[in-house]
Amino acid sequence: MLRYVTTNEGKVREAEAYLGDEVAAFEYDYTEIQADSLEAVAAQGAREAYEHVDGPVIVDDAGLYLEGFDGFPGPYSAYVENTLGIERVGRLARRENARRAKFRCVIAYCDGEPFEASPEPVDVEDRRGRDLDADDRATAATDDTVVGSGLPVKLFAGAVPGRIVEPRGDGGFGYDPIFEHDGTTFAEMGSEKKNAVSHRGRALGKFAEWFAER
Ligand SMILES: O=P(O)(O)OP(=O)(O)OP(=O)(O)OC[C@H]1O[C@@H](n2cnc3c(O)ncnc32)[C@H](O)[C@@H]1O
Repeated sequence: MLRYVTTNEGKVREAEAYLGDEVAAFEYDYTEIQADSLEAVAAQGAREAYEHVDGPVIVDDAGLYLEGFDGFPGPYSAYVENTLGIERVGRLARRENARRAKFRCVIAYCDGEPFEASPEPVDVEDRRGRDLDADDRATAATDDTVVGSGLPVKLFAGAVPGRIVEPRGDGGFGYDPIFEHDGTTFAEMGSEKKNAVSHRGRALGKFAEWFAER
């Protein structure tokens, strides 16, 4: 049985659409290392979760990247949500006219086994998302195996562009009320609509396709 390891119920609600009968949500608070990339955090989390669960796992690390703030808060999004709060982040971005943003999500899969060798080593550093236009390229480069230190991990990334607005909507979770995509905030969409365009939906879609073909 594959386990989707998270403490975040909002993520589980969204992921359910992609997780068939072979996947179950599993609540475990793996250590989030301090790193400048979601890839590094997710890979390390997947290794630890795999050891804890003693079976195949995926973990999901996500963050909000403000283009005008050089990708802040990025991998530190949870810390910033818990300290500043999303309303102040939103006010700061609007006041500084730094509204362009994106969400990124990295899914890391680990089952303790090696994968087919990757054609090129993956650089897991410096994915702060400064250049939204380069995002597809960065995402393509991310969809790979990180061997790094420890157990091999397979990564799947997704990103979605948007802009920061005054909070609207009461669905979703986290930064959703201040993140607008195509005129609608993520908190104004149901899970289904959000999944169709979101960072998590894209990453999980890629994972599900790969997993089904294994
Ligand atoms: O690590 P787990 O246990 O999965 O749960 P978490 O809530 O700590 O998850 P992350 O580290 O991935 O989340 C980083 C921050 O980004 C926020 N976040 C993640 N995905 C989001 C989404 O789809 N919409 C809005 N905010 C999101 C979330 O609320 C956190 O403040």
